[in-house]
Amino acid sequence: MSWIHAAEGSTATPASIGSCVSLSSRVDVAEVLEVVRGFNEHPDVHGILVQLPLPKHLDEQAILGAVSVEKDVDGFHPLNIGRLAMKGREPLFAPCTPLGCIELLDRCGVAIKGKRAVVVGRSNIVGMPAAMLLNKRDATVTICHSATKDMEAIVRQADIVIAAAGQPQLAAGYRLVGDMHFDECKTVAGAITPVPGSVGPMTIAMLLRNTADSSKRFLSGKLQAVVQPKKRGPLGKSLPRDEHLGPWSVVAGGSLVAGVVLQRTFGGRRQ
Ligand SMILES: Nc1nc(=O)c2c([nH]1)NC[C@@H]1CN(c3ccc(C(=O)N[C@@H](CCC(=O)O)C(=O)O)cc3)C=[N+]21
Repeated sequence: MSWIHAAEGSTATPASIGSCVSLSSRVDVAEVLEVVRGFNEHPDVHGILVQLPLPKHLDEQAILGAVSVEKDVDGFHPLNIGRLAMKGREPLFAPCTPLGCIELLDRCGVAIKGKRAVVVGRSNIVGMPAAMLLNKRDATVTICHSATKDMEAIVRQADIVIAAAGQPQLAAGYRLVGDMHFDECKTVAGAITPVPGSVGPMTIAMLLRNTADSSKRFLSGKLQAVVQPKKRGPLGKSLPRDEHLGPWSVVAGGSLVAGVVLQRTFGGRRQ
């Protein structure tokens, strides 16, 4: 069972909260964009997640950028990431795994403000947004990666470490980092999360929270529908089409609480 099926199963009424669309790994980008567009425009859909990684031939940037900002429950749309990075701006959604890490810190009573936080890894889905979230919470953040020199010394100074290297060996040999060295880490850490049973399930919980928040926003009417003009105005005519923000409009309203998951399967058929 993949994690996304766990996410589906963790809802009280799975049928009403989410549906999973599996596409063949051989689909072309146009077909994926068409499916995304359908969900963008569907008034009963309030959350869309494109499961990563995508097959290599698909343009991840184009596909993630095509998800409606207002339904981007993964927080991967460049506008949401951009707002996460900027002072005085708030994204509509932040990525779920970093949110789960912050939630764990909060619920365990670990203060973040003013603390030295080290994030190991700078992936778009965990490391980078985790660093941005910690920064928003007023931690002093250092990002370590494959070219970092003397990572051990940096990690030793940290009050909070988020290990998201992707490659376990990057953290090998260091104390405090990496779920791989749980037994070693727990002797020096004040608190540490185990695998399985912590960040993973919290990722799913945050996905559901983002989706619920999105629904509330849609159903309360707080969201301003971003309507794309059907005809291109004077400015539109002078710009290439790609310069328009968000290729598809969002239709606000609807009554169902719904999230949608796009998933790739190898050799699978569109359902
Ligand atoms: N657009 C997108 N967003 C994601 O958030 C995303 C994704 N794509 N692609 C795949 C990764 C992976 N991921 C997991 C989430 C929860 C568990 C989880 O709950 N794991 C359990 C069980 C682990 C086990 O099976 O032993 C645990 O950690 O306790 C795992 C993996 C989300 N991802």
